[in-house]
Amino acid sequence: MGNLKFGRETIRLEEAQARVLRFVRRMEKERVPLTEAAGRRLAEEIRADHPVPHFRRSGVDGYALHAEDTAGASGRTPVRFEVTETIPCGVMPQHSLGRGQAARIMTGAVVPEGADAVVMLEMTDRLERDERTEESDAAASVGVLRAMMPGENISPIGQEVAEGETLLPGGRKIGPGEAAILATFGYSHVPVFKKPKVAIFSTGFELLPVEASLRPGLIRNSNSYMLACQVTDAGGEPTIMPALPDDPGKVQSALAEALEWADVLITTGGVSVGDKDVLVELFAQWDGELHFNKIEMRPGSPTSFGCWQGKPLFALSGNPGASYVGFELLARPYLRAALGSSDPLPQISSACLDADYRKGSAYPRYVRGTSRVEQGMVKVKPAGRDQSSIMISIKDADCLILIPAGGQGAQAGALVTTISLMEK
Ligand SMILES: Nc1nc2c(c(=O)[nH]1)N[C@H]1C(S)=C(S)[C@@H](COP(=O)(O)OP(=O)(O)OC[C@H]3O[C@@H](n4cnc5c(N)ncnc54)[C@H](O)[C@@H]3O)O[C@H]1N2
Ligand code: MOO
Repeated sequence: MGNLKFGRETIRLEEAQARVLRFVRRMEKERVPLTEAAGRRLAEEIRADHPVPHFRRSGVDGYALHAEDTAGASGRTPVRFEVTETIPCGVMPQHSLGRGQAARIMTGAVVPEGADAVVMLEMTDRLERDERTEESDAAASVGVLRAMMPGENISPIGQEVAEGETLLPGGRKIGPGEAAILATFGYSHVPVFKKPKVAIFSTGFELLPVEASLRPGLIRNSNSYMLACQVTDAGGEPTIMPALPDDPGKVQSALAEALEWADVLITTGGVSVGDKDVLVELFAQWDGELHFNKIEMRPGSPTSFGCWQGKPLFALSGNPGASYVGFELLARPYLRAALGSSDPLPQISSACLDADYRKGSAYPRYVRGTSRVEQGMVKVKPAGRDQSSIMISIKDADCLILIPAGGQGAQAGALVTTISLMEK
């Protein structure tokens, strides 16, 4: 890979993403209680082993009856039915209906044999009469005030889901709709991919622990906490590791130790051309494979990626903006793919740029953006100051705005490509 510090091979972001995805190791499966499955990704396809509903289900509170028997019914000429029974939810009907008979039925209850429609309570004279007890209903009659069509207010077997249908693909993230499906089909425990364990290392003599008081020239380590949030959001299990020392030998042994339990290593800082850029020094002496160390992008051009003992190492830039963007564009797709996603790259769309972006660049820029919808059009503008070293605007970003390479930047009103930062 040539001189590791200078003269690096610069590749396009798309090529870098393709190289990362080539080395994805799919996580193993585990079963977790459904109550703990939110946000996890399914390790198996889910198929319907029964239809939904699995019985003919009433859609309203009313009377089940034979539609043909209601011919000519109206407010002025009600048709009277003998009431056979009351069918609550969860209870099988006792009788099948004969002609001229109706059964009082609740929403969600089993429609009895012989019935092919349910008339709403409001379309009967039942409401107009004195309240009766359920027991007396059995001996009662009801007047129907409207003619019914066969099938009205009945959900047939399999209306919602046919038996054998594929409901959810493997890799699908479990949200409320997926949890409802899993519960419907009896998954008290759900097959999911194990969370990738991600060890997060910072580098740099200037870094203080969060709890330390500020001292001249020193700053608190914010990248590790930012990245831990990103890892959690992407479905991983982050561990913030002690800061790496300046000595490449010690860095190598700290990372090697983490490889024993971690699935993914992430470091921040130390990838540029400074005298103390320890990751660069590590790459010169380790027995892993470096797959790239320079990308045509800003921020994060020195972002590096390699594999060591088959496990990935993302060496992100130390600048907070570069670290954030590097994770989103490279490490998050890796984690998604390891968790079974068939579509791990971020979602691309387009929007109207709402403010001039006057800074040209030799490389495409991925600018932290804030979007809003105005008169049906998505508009985006930079979330704030956008230098790589700026941390404060990361909180306002909901997308990255792609400003193509060139001397001009982009003008307000231009159609720009945006990259979603939402976990899908
Ligand atoms: N002569 C050159 N200098 C630089 C170049 C270059 O090409 N030639 N590239 C610049 C670019 S672009 C970037 S990005 C940075 C990348 O530097 P490193 O990845 O080696 O990161 P550091 O030098 O260690 O730190 C950069 C910056 O970020 C702060 N930092 C680091 N870690 C943390 C952390 N955990 N939490 C908060 N802030 C952190 C650090 O204090 C520095 O200010 O290099 C440019 N220079
Ligand atoms: O490429 Mo540096 O990462 O601009 O910020």
